Amino acid sequence: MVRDYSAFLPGASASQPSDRALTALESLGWRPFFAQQIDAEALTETPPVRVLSVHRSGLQVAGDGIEELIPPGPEATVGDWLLFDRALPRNSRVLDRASLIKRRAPGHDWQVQLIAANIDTLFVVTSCNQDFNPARLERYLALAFDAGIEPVILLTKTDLVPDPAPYVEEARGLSDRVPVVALDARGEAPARELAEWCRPGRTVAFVGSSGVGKSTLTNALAGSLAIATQAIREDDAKGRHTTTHRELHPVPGGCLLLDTPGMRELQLTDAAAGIAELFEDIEELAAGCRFRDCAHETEPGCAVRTALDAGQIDAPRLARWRKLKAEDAFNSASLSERREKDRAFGKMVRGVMKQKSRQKR
Ligand SMILES: Nc1nc2c(ncn2[C@@H]2O[C@H](COP(=O)(O)OP(=O)(O)OP(=O)(O)O)[C@@H](O)[C@H]2O)c(=O)[nH]1
Ligand SMILES: [Zn+2]
Repeated sequence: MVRDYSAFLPGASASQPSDRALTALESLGWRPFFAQQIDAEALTETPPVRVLSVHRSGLQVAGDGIEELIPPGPEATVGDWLLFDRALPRNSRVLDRASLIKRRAPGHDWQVQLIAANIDTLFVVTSCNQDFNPARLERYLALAFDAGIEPVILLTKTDLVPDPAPYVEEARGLSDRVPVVALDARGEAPARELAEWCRPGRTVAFVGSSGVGKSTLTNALAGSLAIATQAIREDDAKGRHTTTHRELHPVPGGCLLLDTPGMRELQLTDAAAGIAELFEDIEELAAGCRFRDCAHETEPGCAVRTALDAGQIDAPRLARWRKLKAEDAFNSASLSERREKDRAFGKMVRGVMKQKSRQKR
C-alpha cells in the first residue's frame, strides 16, 4: 500500500494538529521532531511504529495500520519510535528521543535501565496529607527536568482537607516553572483540569507514592477503559500464545497514557542537569563561591552561606539541594566505578587470554 507521508516531512506542519483531525501516526504521538530525523523514502520503506510495551518475547508496536510484535533486538523502551524494518524486524532503528526516563537498576547491580521514552508531561502526584513532602517532590521534578520532560505537580484528595491552599502554596514555592493543580482525583475534575496537557497525540504519565491516586487519575482520564485489566493476546516469536499488558494506552479522544511498573520507585541517576535546573538560583550562587569545591559550610568567600545569612534562600531548601546533590553524586560515582571495574576486568581477561595463547604456541 502506498501511503502519503508528506504531512510528516519537515516544514509540513504549518497547520497545528488541533486545526484538523489527527492522522493515525499523530494520534500515536508522531510529530516533526521525529519526522525530521528521516527522509521520505525511509518513511515508506521503514514505516514508523511506536513501542506500546516491552516483553521478554519482544516489543509490541503500533503504527499506521500496523500492529506487530518485534522480536528482541532493538534497544528500545516503551514510548520509543522505531523505523519498522519488515524484512529484518530486529534491525528496526530507534529514533532519537524527545525525552527519556532511565534509572539505576534495583539491587546491587548499577546498570542503567531505560524506563520510558518520549513522555511530554510527567504528572508528579501527591496528596494533601502526610504524603506531601517537598523533598520527594523535588526529587521527581529534578528527574523530570533531567529526562527532558515538563513536570506538573498534582495535589489530590483536596476533598479530605478543610483548605488545600497551604499545600498549593508550598508546592508553588518549589519552582516557578512548574504548574500546580489541586483536585479531587475521583469524578470529573481530572478530565477537565488536565485537558491542557492531555491533548490528543500527547504522552503523559503519573508518578508518585503508593496510594496518592495514580490509578484513580488513570481511570478518570480513560473513562470506561479498564486499563488495569486491558490485556492483549499475542503470539510470540515461537508461535506460542502469551497474554501481555499494554503500557502505553491511547485514551479515547485524548492523550496517550504511559503506565509502566518501572515508573514506581524511581531513583536519580546522573541527574545533575535536572537538579541544576530545579535549583538554578542556588547553583548560580555556588558558582560565585571562592573555592570551586566549596562545601558551603565554613569556607571563606562562600556565596551560598552569605545568601543564606541574608535570608535570600531558604535553609530547608538548601539542605534538600545538598542531599539531592549527594545522592546523585553517589549514584553517578557508582556507575563510573562500575565502568572502571569492567574495564579493569576486561584488561585482566585479555591478559590471561594472551598468556594462554602464548602458552599454546
Ligand atoms: N477522597 C479521595 N480519595 C481519593 C482521591 N484520590 C484517590 N483516592 C482514593 O485513595 C485510594 C488510593 O488511590 P489509588 O488511585 O489506588 O492510588 P495509587 O497512587 O494508584 O496507588 P498504587 O496503585 O498503590 O500506586 C483509593 O481508595 C482512592 O479511591 C481523592 O482525590 N479524594
Ligand atoms: Zn560555598
